[in-house]
Amino acid sequence: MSQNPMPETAPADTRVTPMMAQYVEIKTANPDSLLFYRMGDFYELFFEDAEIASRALGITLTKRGKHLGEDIPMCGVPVHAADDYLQKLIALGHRVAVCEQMEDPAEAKKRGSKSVVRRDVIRLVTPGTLTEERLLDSGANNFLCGLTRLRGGSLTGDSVYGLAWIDMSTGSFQVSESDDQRLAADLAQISPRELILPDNLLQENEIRHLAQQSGAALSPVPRAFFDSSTATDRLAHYFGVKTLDGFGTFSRPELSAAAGILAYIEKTQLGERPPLDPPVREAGAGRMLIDPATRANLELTRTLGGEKQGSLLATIDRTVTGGGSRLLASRLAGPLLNVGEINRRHDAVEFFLDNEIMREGLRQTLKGAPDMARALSRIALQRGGPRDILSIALGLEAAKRVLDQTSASGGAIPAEIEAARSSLEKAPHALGDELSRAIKEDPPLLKRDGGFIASGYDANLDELRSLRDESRKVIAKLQADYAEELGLRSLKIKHNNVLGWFIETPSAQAEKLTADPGRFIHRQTMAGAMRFTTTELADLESKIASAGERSQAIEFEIFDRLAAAIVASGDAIKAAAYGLSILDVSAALAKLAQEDGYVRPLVDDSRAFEIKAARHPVVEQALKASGGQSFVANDADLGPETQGGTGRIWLITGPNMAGKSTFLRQNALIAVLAQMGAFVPAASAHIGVVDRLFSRVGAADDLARGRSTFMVEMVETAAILNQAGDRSLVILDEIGRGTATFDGLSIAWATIEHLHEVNKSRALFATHYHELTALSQKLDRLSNATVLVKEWKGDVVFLHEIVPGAADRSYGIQVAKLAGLPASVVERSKAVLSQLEEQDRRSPAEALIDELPLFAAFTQPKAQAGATKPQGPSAVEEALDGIDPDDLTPREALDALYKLKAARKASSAET
Ligand SMILES: Nc1ncnc2c1ncn2[C@@H]1O[C@H](COP(=O)(O)OP(=O)(O)OP(=O)(O)O)[C@@H](O)[C@H]1O
Repeated sequence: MSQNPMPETAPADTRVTPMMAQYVEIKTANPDSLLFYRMGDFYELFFEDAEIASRALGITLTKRGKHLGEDIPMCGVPVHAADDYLQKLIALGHRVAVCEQMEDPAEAKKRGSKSVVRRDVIRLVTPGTLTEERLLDSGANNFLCGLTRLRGGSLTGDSVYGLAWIDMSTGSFQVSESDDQRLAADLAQISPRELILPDNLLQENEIRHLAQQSGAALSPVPRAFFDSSTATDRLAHYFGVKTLDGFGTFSRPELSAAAGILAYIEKTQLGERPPLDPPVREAGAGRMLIDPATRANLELTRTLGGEKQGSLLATIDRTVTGGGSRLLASRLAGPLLNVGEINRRHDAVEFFLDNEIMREGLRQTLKGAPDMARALSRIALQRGGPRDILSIALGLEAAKRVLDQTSASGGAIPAEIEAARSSLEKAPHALGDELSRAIKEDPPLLKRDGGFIASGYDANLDELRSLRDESRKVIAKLQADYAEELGLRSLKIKHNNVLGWFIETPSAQAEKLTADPGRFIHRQTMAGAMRFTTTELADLESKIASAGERSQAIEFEIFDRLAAAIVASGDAIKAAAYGLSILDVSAALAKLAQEDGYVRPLVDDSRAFEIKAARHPVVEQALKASGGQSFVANDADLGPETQGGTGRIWLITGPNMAGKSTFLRQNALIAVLAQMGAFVPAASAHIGVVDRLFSRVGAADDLARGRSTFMVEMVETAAILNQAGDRSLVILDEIGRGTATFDGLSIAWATIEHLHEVNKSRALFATHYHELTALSQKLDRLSNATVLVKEWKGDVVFLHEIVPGAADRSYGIQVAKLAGLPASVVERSKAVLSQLEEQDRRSPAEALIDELPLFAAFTQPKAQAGATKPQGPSAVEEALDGIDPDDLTPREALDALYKLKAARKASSAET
């Protein structure tokens, strides 16, 4: 780092240098961040930070002097490339404190040769508080999420969670409540980049696991951040309002989470307040509940391998803007339950399907439209540059064009599109016109580079610029005059940052100038050249310099004025940006429907699930891309045979590789697509709203939590059997395969019975236990289905067609043969199989069906409960209701416990 033009020099002794003292002080105040300590053209990192960063970034670790007698490890990144390094560190989950020089080193020198340049941390960069274009993924939201928990008032200890999440790059701000059961699903839906939570909460095993599972960088903060007693005031203060009533009503956990996240933002932005929308209550209950395991299994936004490519999102994404892509992802993450809202979205897609010319024109315009929401956020945070202003200008221009393009000729415009258009109409178009006039076409990235205001916008600026251009001409003329006068054709007038303007002539010909020192003042002698100035040249120079300074001041002034005007119209700009995103998503889903043959599903409040000729969107596209065989469409009907009844279960048996998993998944994906407001890959679809989607497909062990594959499978199955209801859709693939055959079969058997008798959900169950097909004789809503295969010369041919009935064999050995198992192993397997089959023929497992009283387990407890349940609350319940734990002293609490025990004894004696 020898290029460093810093006044400080490396210390040679064991004293703490003033610079190191300053470093240590700043680092101590920011212990959990890597400190980027500005030194001239570099950000330097010292001590452990240097070791971490050099490893993470692959940059050389060096030493800089000594601290308390020890070498100081150091590494540095050049300021101009700092963004790239920041991006890497943030991606690895680090936080960075950026510490700048707050004065010119020359100023510090004036205070004495030992004095240190004043420095201060101007920003904490954390994964969830990024706003820079280069550090963000344009198609994904970057959520910072706050999580807090308030204990419920009851003795049962039920707790309520508050969630608040903000995308600082766009200003969106949502809050919701959650509970133990849905917390994991809610976090998975938000998919935060950074999660802040009280440090004591993070110490709890279950919460820590959930937090880690969310994939977010974890930022524990003191409990006080989430203090619920002052939360309302802190929110009101942030938004500069007296009361939050205008924003709606919020619960205590929601307020606490919102206040916690704002406290964190104020801390990391060091007082700058990003422009946030007022918090919106996201009714968690209004979304389809999809737990993290289901989300991962169905590969909604990422594949199991963590890739975007190959996920449902990547397959259906035809949006052309960053905002549209983010909106599509968030709709996919939270499918709706409200039939009216779902239909509103379908109407918009249908409209663009019917109006292809309009749609394509619109998409063309949107393609060129910049990301207004993110540019606005940067401008409001004082991190914006001329290009951000241009983005707003171009975005507003696009909004105007879109308005023209979507004005319907004739037919009515659906409500969703009308609302988007109305936000475009209300956009500050006059401001947009002014911005377009003000900013040059291809402005520099940074304001400090200047030269971004278009000519013709400001008369004073134009005048100063022409003076500057004029001066250049005058200098050229002066050079020609001197050259002519002195007869030196090689004489040049040049400029550099140290000398400013100067006359340069080869040393060999400098005599003519040195001979007249009163006129040609010597400035510098170089190898082979000499430099001079004259009063004339110096005058001209100061004129040029002051014109430059003045024009820069005017440009900055204009920039600040325009930026302030943009911020003042921030809400309208944000609304317009959102309007463009809605149009982009609707048009993109219409384009998808047209290209891939998707249809509008009928979604209502029934319990129907009738899909005709359905395809798996991702597998279908992959098959198409590979140019191989085409996808075989299949029907599914899980609806009740009578309206108002409960859903059916399909038990699907069939050979390996036949397409069972694909069929299961495609039906789940179609439910998600339909309820997020998209069309679906089928010939027709009728779906009664699915409130919870559960899928147990495939398995992965969770070694970090000490759970084997089978344990994970059972935990997930338990969650389904405990939570699924009659509006849920359940997909179970090969339950029980991870253990001994009979254990597995028994678990699968009992699981189906429970689903049928207790959960009453619509369900698809794929299995290799053919014995289970016998259950259809006893369970009236269970039907058997199988996947057709043909046998040809001892091999299997997969037809991928689902038909009623049961499979008789798994063809596992044939599939193993296809996979290249050694011939000897294949032959031996066949021999073992025929032995086993012979045994089974003598004592088939199907016989169980006649021997087991199937429903006993489910019907009995219910009947008993009905018989013994007293009318009204029991004595124990009444005693419980009378207790407020917050009011009790420990002594009173103990007394209360004795009373409860006594009441319980009395009631059991009665019965
Ligand atoms: N309907 C279909 N049309 C065309 N190809 C299909 C269809 N369904 C599945 N396939 C192809 O067959 C392959 C195997 O499908 P899938 O994994 O669903 O089989 P499976 O019956 O679940 O197998 P296993 O019992 O071994 O888990 C898929 O990768 C896909 O390429």
